Amino acid sequence: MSKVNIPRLDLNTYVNGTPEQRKQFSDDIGKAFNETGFVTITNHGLSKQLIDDLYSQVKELFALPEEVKLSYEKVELAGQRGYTSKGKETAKGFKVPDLKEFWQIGQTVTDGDPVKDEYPENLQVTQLPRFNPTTYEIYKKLEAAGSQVLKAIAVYLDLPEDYFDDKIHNGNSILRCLHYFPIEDPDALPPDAVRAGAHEDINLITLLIGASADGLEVLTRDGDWFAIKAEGEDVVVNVGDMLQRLTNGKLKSTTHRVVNPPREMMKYSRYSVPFFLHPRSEMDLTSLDSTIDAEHPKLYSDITAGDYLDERLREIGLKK
Ligand SMILES: O=C(O)CCC(=O)C(=O)O
Ligand SMILES: [Fe+2]
Repeated sequence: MSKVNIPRLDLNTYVNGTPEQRKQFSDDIGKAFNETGFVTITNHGLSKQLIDDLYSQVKELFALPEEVKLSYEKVELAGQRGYTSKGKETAKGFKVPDLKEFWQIGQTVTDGDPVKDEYPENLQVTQLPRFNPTTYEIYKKLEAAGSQVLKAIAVYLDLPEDYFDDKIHNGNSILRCLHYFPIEDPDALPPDAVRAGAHEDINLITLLIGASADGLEVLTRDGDWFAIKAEGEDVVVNVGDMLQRLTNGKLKSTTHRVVNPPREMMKYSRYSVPFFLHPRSEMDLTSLDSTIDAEHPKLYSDITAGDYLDERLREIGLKK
């Protein structure tokens, strides 16, 4: 098995640490993002109670009758808010859709920022009065943790620590509640149907709350699949394509997937909740000059975050 560097880092050593501890955190996360593109973090500000409440709400949501869930699926929202039913999202380059259904929650703008007009309203789950307040709290806490991670990354890149702050303020981030549904008859599945086909995330960074079951794997540089195990309440953080573009490939948006469990486990659900941290749509993703030189020629065309997101949503079948 190839060696992969997925360190477990304590976010509090960055947020409240000594200058040496903060430097160490920046170095560690930068190095891991440069190699494997994944870390796990502790002390991220989400309590076990809040995470338990989240999962109980998410389970209740997907247990609602099919017709109730479908009433929250709005084609014009391209899956960006509310419900996306089974068979809708297909990983780029795959023919068979992923074995999942999901619910997405977007930004809530409360400070009069005109960017509010760019974002569709979140849908309220009227059947579950705790769903919206709980997921809102999770959204805000993951956004805050993500902004600290990006400060540490800015330092690693020799940028001002607050480089990302205005770019992610009221950003177009998405909290995705995922249900990999039970499969009663695995024989009836198309041979290449998987829970989540190999893909890279679109956004700057992703923060994933420990899933209810195994299955997440990353593709190592040697071409092997390596299982990611998050302990307890650990949050998995990985680089997305936007941060990879900005850094001309210095930080790696690593391919990952969610594999099907062994046959006898196919009848059980798996739940997970990734937070895709996006900037505002006007952010310029042009690679930083400091990341381009004779040894590292420019890899990507210049594009804004908004145009890039649009392009990617079309590729995965969510936007027509
Ligand atoms: O369910 C997981 O563990 C990962 C999901 C994922 O990679 C995604 O939705 O982009
Ligand atoms: Fe992903």
